[in-house]
Amino acid sequence: DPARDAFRPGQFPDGFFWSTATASYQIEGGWNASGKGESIWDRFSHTPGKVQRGDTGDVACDSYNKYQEDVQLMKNLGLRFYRFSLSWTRIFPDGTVAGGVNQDGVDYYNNVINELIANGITPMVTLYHWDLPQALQDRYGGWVSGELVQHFDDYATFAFQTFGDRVKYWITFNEPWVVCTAGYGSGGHAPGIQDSGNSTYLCGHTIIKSHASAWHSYDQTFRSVQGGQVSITLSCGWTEPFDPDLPADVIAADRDLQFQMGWFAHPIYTSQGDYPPAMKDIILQKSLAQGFQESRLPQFTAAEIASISGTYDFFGLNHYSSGIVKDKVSTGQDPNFWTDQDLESTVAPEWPQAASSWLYSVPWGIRRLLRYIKQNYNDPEIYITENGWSEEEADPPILEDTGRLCFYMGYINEVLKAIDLDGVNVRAYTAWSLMDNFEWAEGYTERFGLHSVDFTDPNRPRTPKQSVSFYKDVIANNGFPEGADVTTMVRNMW
Ligand SMILES: O=S(=O)(O)CCCN1CCN(CCO[C@@H]2O[C@H](CO)[C@@H](O)[C@H](O)[C@H]2O)CC1
Repeated sequence: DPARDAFRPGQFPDGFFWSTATASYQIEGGWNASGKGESIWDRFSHTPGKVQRGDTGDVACDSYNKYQEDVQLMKNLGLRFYRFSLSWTRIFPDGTVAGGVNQDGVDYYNNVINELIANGITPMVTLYHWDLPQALQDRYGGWVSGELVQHFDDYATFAFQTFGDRVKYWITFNEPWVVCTAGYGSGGHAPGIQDSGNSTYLCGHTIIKSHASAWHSYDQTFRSVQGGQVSITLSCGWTEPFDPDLPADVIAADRDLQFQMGWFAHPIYTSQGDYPPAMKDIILQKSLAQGFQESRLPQFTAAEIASISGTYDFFGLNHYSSGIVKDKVSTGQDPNFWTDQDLESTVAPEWPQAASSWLYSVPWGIRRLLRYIKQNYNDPEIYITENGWSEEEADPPILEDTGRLCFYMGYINEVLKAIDLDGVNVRAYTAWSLMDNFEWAEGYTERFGLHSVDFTDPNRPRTPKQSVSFYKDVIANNGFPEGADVTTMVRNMW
């Protein structure tokens, strides 16, 4: 639909936040520096065969030592907002308050926050971006245990207390979907548990309760004094039905969104609360058919449902790609998160694919997803907390990253349409990522950065790619004003 995809000149609302994002394990290094405890990603990346080429985050971008340089990169971009995460074990080495706090870790994050603020950049802090203390995995089995709720709340409360005078935007968890399905399902992410369909759901159950507990702690103890906001960041790809005239496919497409996003959004962002009905129904049906006495999806009590509903101040969204879904009944006898969904996913042949196998450029998907969130989750303020593109590692590195430039041009323009044409309340856009970093099980073989990082050089030099000047223009113009040369650029490219 050419009209749908047409480039639309225009500016974003005043005060719109332009941002970039990173995460502790992916950029910091200093994996065992000055008292930091071991995380499950330290353990996982040190385990042979888990990460491509045996890459680790031991040094990564060395932001533990080079955070001032990072801030200068943001300043050169004209950024006023930056999202990063705290390493739980750099603050509490064994994950518990009783185990003692590591003052060096507290000092490091105070330095980062102060450096940002001194340069006019507002920090957004993620408490959990996948690097669980290994001690909590060893002692309790990690997120499958409800014991972690209190430990997470203690950690969050300490962070609010220590940094909350300067940090006003908090994310409790980054992408619980990935934590549960990859960490405790496929085993493709730390801690590498392969128990799809059981531990996957137990993990989500604990994370939702932990999020709510931390939100209530902030709401009761800190909000009146600090005046900040606390929420969660959910990942979701947009989904189209394979045959839009086939009800079963249309229902399957929504079921896909429930298993991706509704799993966490329905309990937190709807007044009804609890897991989405479509998820509860099908997992119960599958569980009984497999001989279980009850559903493999844990149940919240009525009190928990009420306590979890409404635990948000905004909607944090990570969006990258889209998919096409067909209804497909699975009769698998083994508990499995994927066969629980009775669907199969595919993509359109014309969609450009990034270096990351799961990532395709489908700009109009973000507009439809934003509209869906507005309609289904109480029209929240939406902070896009990640959106980005990857190219493969190369020698010499790819600096003319036209793929990224096209991706950002298309997606940012669709966000503008969602705001201007669909009335979606989007407050921020965040490019993932400020610089190339440790891309989890793919190590450094996939590059998401606006800046290239040379991981063979001990100084980890950062070099701007072509898309830096593009993103800098978008920020300076607060969008795409009519006649800006970026419009010409796009017309030529598109
Ligand atoms: O097949 S397994 O189950 O064994 C592992 C599947 C893992 N994928 C990894 C990429 N992730 C995209 C969102 O991941 C996000 O986007 C960025 C780019 O990936 C990451 O760098 C960020 O840290 C993360 O927030 C979706 C899940």
